[in-house]
Amino acid sequence: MTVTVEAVKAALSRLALPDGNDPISADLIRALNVEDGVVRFVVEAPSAEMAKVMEPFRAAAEAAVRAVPGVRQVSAVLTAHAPAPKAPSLKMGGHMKPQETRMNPPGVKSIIAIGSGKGGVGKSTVSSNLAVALARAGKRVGLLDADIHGPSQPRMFGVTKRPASPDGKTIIPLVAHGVTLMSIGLMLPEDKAVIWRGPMLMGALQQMMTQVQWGELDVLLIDLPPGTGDVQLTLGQKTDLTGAIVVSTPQDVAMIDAKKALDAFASLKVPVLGLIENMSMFKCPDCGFEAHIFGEGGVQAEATRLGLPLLAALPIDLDTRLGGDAGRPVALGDGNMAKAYAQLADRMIQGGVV
Ligand SMILES: Nc1ncnc2c1ncn2[C@@H]1O[C@H](COP(=O)(O)OP(=O)(O)OP(=O)(O)O)[C@@H](O)[C@H]1O
Repeated sequence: MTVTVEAVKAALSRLALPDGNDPISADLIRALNVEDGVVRFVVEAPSAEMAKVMEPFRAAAEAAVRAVPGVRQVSAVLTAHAPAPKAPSLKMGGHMKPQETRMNPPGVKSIIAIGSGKGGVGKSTVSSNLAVALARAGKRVGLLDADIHGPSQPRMFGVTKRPASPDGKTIIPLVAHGVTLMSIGLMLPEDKAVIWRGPMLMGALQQMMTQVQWGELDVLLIDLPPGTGDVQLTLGQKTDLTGAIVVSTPQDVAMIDAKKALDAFASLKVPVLGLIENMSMFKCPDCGFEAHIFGEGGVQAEATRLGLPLLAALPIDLDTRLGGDAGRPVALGDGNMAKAYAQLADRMIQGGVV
């Protein structure tokens, strides 16, 4: 039985809040997502104080949705309608300022967005390593971690310092491994889940693009959140993107989502520069046997179908994972993966996009 958003909303609207209202009309339910019987949503408490006493309500909401026929799994997260998190005397988030709706950072020659349909396919890993490889090739590289809900670049670059803001307006980015780096994750405690509403998120993105002192850059890479949400839409509409790269694993489910990301870029008229297949296979370090753990050929087939280049096929590699966790991207070294990323960087430079 197919579960619909309406059925879930109807179940939630039968719950009563202490003031007699129901959570749907009181607008407490956010980010409601229903997919194959799996329901996820956020209960947004009006204040941090209220959030402390709303756990029983969250549990009741979860139970009510679990009782909807066809629901297999429910996950409800309780969050407070947080005030805009404070950067060093800077107010992050907030609505976009209409007078400044273009978001092109001055002094940046090329802006390339790196997206994926599905989470966890290695988009951030590819972005960090490509940034390092381009920097090693002599390019002036910036990397913006726009994955506001799951920023990982600070960890991948081993930076924990907060960016300074001497005048409370501009933000001085950090530099790590030759890359100028900015992430919303650098402005917030690492363990803080950021659940922002669309307009606040867009305000933060605008600040990241226009208030960060990126300086003169040959290329700014943007590590997008997975999927096709507000960030992609805003960047596609308000930034002159040179192009986008889509990362996918060969797995069918990843490729199905990657196609959606490709469609979204097409409808935003953002040129797709190519696809990158990550975790394409695993080569046994002892016997050399190649196992296609996530399947084979799917990304290449899609690239061919769309007439796009497959820019790289990167294997599952232990050093890649260890380097990411240790804050030293594998592209800094001189092993096979560093060579693969150097080739990718070179291909982009030869192609004239950087
Ligand atoms: N080629 C690879 N070989 C081994 N491990 C990898 C590889 N690529 C990525 N990983 C590991 O997979 C995990 C997920 O990667 P990553 O965070 O880059 O994915 P993502 O698509 O950016 O995810 P998110 O949706 O959270 O943004 C990380 O632990 C990373 O180190």
